[in-house]
Amino acid sequence: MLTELAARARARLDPAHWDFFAGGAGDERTLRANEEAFQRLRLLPRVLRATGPRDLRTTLFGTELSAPLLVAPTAFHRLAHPDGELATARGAAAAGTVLVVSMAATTPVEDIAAAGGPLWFQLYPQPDLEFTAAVVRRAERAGCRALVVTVDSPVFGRRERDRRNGFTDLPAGLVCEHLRDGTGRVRDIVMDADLGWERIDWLRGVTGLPIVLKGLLHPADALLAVEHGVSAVLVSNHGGRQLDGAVATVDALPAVVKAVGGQVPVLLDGGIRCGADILAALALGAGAVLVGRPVLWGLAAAGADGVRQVLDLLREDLDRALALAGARRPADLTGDLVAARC
Ligand SMILES: Cc1cc2nc3c(=O)[nH]c(=O)nc-3n(C[C@H](O)[C@H](O)[C@H](O)COP(=O)(O)O)c2cc1C
Ligand SMILES: CCCCCCC(=O)C(=O)O
Repeated sequence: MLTELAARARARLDPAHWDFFAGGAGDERTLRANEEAFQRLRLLPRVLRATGPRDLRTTLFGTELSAPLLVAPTAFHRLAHPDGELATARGAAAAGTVLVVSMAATTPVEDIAAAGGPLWFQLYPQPDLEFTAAVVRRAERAGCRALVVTVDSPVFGRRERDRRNGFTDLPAGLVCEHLRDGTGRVRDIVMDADLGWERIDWLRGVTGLPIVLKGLLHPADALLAVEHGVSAVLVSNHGGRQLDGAVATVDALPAVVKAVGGQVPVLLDGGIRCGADILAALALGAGAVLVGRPVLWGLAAAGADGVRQVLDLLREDLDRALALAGARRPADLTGDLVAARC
């Protein structure tokens, strides 16, 4: 079903835009590794113990989600569908989950908020602190419930497909709406190589929103993140779009979970394509997962309905996988259910 939606998306999209969404950095080793790592896992289900109704609901920062599944921040939704991020927000709301709005969204967060579903906001901290603080205040005023700070992008990953296609700019009429300054001018986004831990401390002073640090893979960084007072860490390699050769996220997860030791939730994204992938991530200690590309395929194929279809499908597939593994709730999932890697 997801494969079919991806094919429909591909048929609808300009090939250069398909490549932007589907592609990764370098030789795309990490892009492939994310999915392959899940495919290598084998589950060891329990039987005769998960009687009674199942319940996938999960609460994060006071927001109840229909399942431990959120929409990862991705750029430029109006390249995928004319309704862009509005459609994504409607689909996510209908599926009962959070959309993480990208700093590189092509729709203003105030308009996205009108869809009514819960939102978090993803930030690329900019060297201009005043501008960064203004973007954070915008997200707060629009009702975003958490700030996801992306820290895996001191420089932009080398995207060979985009270079080949000459894809450097958005088409006329589309801009990154959160890069407008007070005068209406749209700034260039800066991937800031000077971003350090002191900026996370500074951000904690700027906002009372929970901060989720996105783009960690090393357990030592996860521990530092906790020491710097973040509210959650998101194990991510940016869907294989930054450091090609970086470890697959599900392979990095257990050491991060161990280092964090339950002090804050550990989230994961990268390569989630079915319920068994979500189940494995939860069993290995993730509190919830985020999906990027599958949502883009739903959006490109069928707008808000397509986004909802993808999220419903993943939730239903997780529900089935839970039953088959002998669990009723995400909290029942434990590491012993992941038997081996082949
Ligand atoms: C087309 C595209 C655009 C993305 N844009 C952003 C972004 O603006 N900010 C960000 O933090 N991550 C961005 N990401 C990374 C995603 O948030 C997420 O880490 C990744 O897509 C997860 O992998 P998956 O696509 O295999 O689910 C983007 C990913 C894709 C595929
Ligand atoms: C010029 C805007 C750059 C947006 C970056 C989006 C992103 O994170 C990605 O992976 O692509």
